[in-house]
Amino acid sequence: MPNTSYKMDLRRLILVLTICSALIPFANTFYAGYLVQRQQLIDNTLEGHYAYANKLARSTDDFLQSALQQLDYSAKLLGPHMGDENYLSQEATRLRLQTKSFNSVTVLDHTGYVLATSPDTLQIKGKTLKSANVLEALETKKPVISSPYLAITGNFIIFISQPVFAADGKFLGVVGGSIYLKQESMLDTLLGSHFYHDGSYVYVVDKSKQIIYHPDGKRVGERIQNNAAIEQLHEGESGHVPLVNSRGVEMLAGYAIVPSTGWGIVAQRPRAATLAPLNELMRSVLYKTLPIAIIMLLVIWWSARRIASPLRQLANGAHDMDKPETAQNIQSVKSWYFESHELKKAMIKGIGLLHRNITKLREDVNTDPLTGLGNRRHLDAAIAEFQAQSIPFAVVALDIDHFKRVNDGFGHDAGDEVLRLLALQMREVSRLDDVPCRVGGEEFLLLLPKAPLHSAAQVAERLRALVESTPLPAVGHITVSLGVSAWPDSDADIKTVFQQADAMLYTAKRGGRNRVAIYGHSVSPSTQSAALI
Ligand SMILES: Nc1nc2c(ncn2[C@@H]2O[C@H](COP(=O)(O)OP(=O)(O)OP(=O)(O)O)[C@@H](O)[C@H]2O)c(=O)[nH]1
Repeated sequence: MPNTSYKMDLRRLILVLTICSALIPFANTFYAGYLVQRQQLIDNTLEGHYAYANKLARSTDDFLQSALQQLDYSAKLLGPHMGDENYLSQEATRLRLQTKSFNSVTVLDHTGYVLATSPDTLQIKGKTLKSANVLEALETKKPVISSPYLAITGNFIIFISQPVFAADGKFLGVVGGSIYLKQESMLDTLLGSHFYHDGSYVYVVDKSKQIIYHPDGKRVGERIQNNAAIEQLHEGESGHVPLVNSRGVEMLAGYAIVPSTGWGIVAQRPRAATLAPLNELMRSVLYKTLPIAIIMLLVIWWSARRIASPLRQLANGAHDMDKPETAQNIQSVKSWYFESHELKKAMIKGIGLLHRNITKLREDVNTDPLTGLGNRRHLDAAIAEFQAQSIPFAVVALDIDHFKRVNDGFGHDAGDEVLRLLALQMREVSRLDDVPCRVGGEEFLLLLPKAPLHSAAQVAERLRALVESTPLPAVGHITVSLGVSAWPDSDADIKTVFQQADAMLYTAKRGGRNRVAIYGHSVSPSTQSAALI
């Protein structure tokens, strides 16, 4: 099992890296593209609306100049006929219908008395007009374009007038055309025809910030406050600005001044309407690029997994280095690129070394270093295994006779050599399954699995005879005494069986040494063990 103390394993790391490497750049590019395009769209709209407001300001100015010229032409015609009511009425009608610049035309004498109107329905003929704007025209005796005002007719109007003079230069009155601000007028033709259906519109304010034209007729006459574009117009500036209008709607506005009147023309469009196509475009880009992004994501994820796969398998192997099957598992890892191949090679080498060391350590722990036979730990393990598997076994306990003399007479090293040779002889007489052990200084035990007592006695005798008959270099002949018992033949208790073997060894020693004593058989001190079997 992988180590769970780490918060992130390779799979999660791959997932996170895949998302980071594929999605973040994609999202970043997408978002950056969106921002750039949005800014571009806003800038273009502002510029466009500014240019548009400018154009309309010029057109409006042209219209007003042309209206003044039309009135001037009429004024010149009217001069000699101011007393001819019929003529005045016909000229007023001609002016209104032919030019289509005005909603109504009025001819006044020098006191403001209405001499003629067109249309006749105005019903102000014969009345004297006293509004400030009319008085201004009469007093200045000059061409006038009035501020918007509520006329006697009940209409909210702009009055454009020219003075009428007699041939001798005497001021006779004025001829004026009215533009009705709350009804369809020339301004609609001029400004309203450019009304966009995408939310763009144009409105016009006079110098006092009062609306004189608006596509929503109800707003004409309203005074505008807290509007960045209007404030700038009031300062005499033209330009463009993003603003929030009086209804709380974000707008992109361009504005320009009509030079002859100081009116301000504002062309604007809701910011949301401007950006709507971009949002739609980005959505469409997203839908179109998303499949490729997903494919990219999967390819990166798949590649990352392929790259990580050998590493993950090697990491799992590293975790179970001590298990015997690990070497084979690591061998089967498909290390398809250089680094993983090198890692795999190093791990296989390391595991080989580790297993050899472990085996060596296990052997060392269970082996007597002098003779290479099993030690007491090895003996205990073998007994436990026999007992667990209910394998009967015989015990041969043996001890070199008068070994002290060997040591004393030939030195300790010679004694060691005797011990090593005896170990070899023990191996010689035993089978592969037998367990020869050195359990003390010169005390040895030989376990014979599945061997009945009499077979063990034969092996013991063979060993005794082999030792006795084999002269050792420098030392000469030595002999051994042996005691034999068997489990569970001799006793059901294993500990007792070993004590019996020891007791038999003691009996053999007491009986004169160089003999085998078998548990349950009497031995005479003078009799050779061979005779006992
Ligand atoms: N060279 C050597 N001698 C050892 C080793 N372990 C024990 N001995 C010696 O073995 C001898 C055992 O002597 P004793 O127990 O008196 O018995 P013995 O001389 O063999 O006489 P019996 O057993 O009565 O026949 C001692 O001299 C120990 O020093 C060892 O590892 N190497």
